[in-house]
Amino acid sequence: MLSFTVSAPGKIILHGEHAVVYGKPALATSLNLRTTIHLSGNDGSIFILCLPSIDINKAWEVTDLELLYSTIQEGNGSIPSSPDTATLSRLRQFTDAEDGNAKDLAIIVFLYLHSQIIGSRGSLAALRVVVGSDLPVGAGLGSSAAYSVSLAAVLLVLAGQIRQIPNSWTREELGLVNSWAFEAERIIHGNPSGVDNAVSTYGGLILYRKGEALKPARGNSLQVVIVNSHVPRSTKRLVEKVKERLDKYPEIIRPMLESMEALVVKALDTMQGFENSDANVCYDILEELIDINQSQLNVLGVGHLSLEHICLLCQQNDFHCKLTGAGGGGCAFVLIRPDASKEKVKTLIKSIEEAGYMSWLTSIGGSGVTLHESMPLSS
Ligand SMILES: Nc1ncnc2c1ncn2[C@@H]1O[C@H](COP(=O)(O)OP(=O)(O)O)[C@@H](O)[C@H]1O
Ligand SMILES: C[C@@](O)(CCOP(=O)(O)O)CC(=O)O
Ligand SMILES: [Mg+2]
Repeated sequence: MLSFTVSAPGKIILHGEHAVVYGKPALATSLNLRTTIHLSGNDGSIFILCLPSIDINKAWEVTDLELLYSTIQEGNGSIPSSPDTATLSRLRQFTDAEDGNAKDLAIIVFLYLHSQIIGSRGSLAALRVVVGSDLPVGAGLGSSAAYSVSLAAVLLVLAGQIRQIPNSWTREELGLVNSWAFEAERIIHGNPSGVDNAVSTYGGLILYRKGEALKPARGNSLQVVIVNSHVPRSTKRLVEKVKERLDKYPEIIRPMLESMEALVVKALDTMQGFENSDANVCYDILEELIDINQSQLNVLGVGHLSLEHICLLCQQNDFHCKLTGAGGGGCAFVLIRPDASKEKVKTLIKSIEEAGYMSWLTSIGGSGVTLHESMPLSS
């Protein structure tokens, strides 16, 4: 039996959230905030799952899991698949999951990936799985994707589907992690675009469009302040809300999605044009695009008063800000121009924090899913 630690990053979507669900491109980047999963063998017959970020600790008899898995669809670790309805309802029943409780979905995701990747027939090893995270949960920074990606990776290593050599995963191995993570995101989000799990798997700045090969994007490394409104929300619910608005007013909302696509193209163009253009002009454009995108997202119905308040505080301090992720609360980011004085940034952060929000200054980018160590365990 071995012990593994895997981590995967959260993300911010610079532009294109929600529209990406409808086949439009999104520009997204990894963050230096990560979710880390440590998996090790456990003495005896108890299987332990610790999820401290959501206050959940579970201990199951291994034989109970074996019995459960014998009654659900059979898995194949090398072929990612979605749960059938009977499997989902069996897992819900086993975990006593309440309808609509997002936290319970983390346990269902764990059981689903474990049963499918490790195998749903035969005897199981007792394990201890501990999940730590720097990311706020349910706040738009892709905590669900970082959880799904690191979980898929740790289980695929255990199953021998991907190698346990740090920094060595091939594109193919990462592809398998990404595909399983997408299945997990489906359970949590309902109808994910796949952008969050892709950024968390591959890291860096990417241009993502559903169904197309991933395009790593070249761009100036930007500095941002992330602001957490602390207003809880669920991505699943907000994605459903946009769908409802699109179905109700297709002639109004469809052109908005087209306009959001054009904005992503312009933002990428601007970020890639820094070398040959006046940086001030580029930053002016990026700031305007942030303002426009924020208004577009309000039209989709995913704004929130707290987010408007944060944008206003930024405007009063001569900065530009938009929500990131699903919206409805959660986080926003503020673009920090390189010529902004430390004093000016300090004043901004002070006014945000005095208003009761949390903020942190960070540069974007950073590595995707990573295997940290693998050491033999005494059995
Ligand atoms: N560290 C974690 N441990 C366990 N579950 C997690 C963790 N991070 C995220 N999740 C799962 O993801 C859900 C939040 O996902 P979502 O609404 O998409 O918000 P986010 O914007 O943070 O991805 C949680 O309710 C939980 O089910
Ligand atoms: C709103 C959306 O574009 C991003 C959601 O991100 P998050 O779960 O709020 O971090 C949905 C998606 O792309 O699947
Ligand atoms: Mg999510």
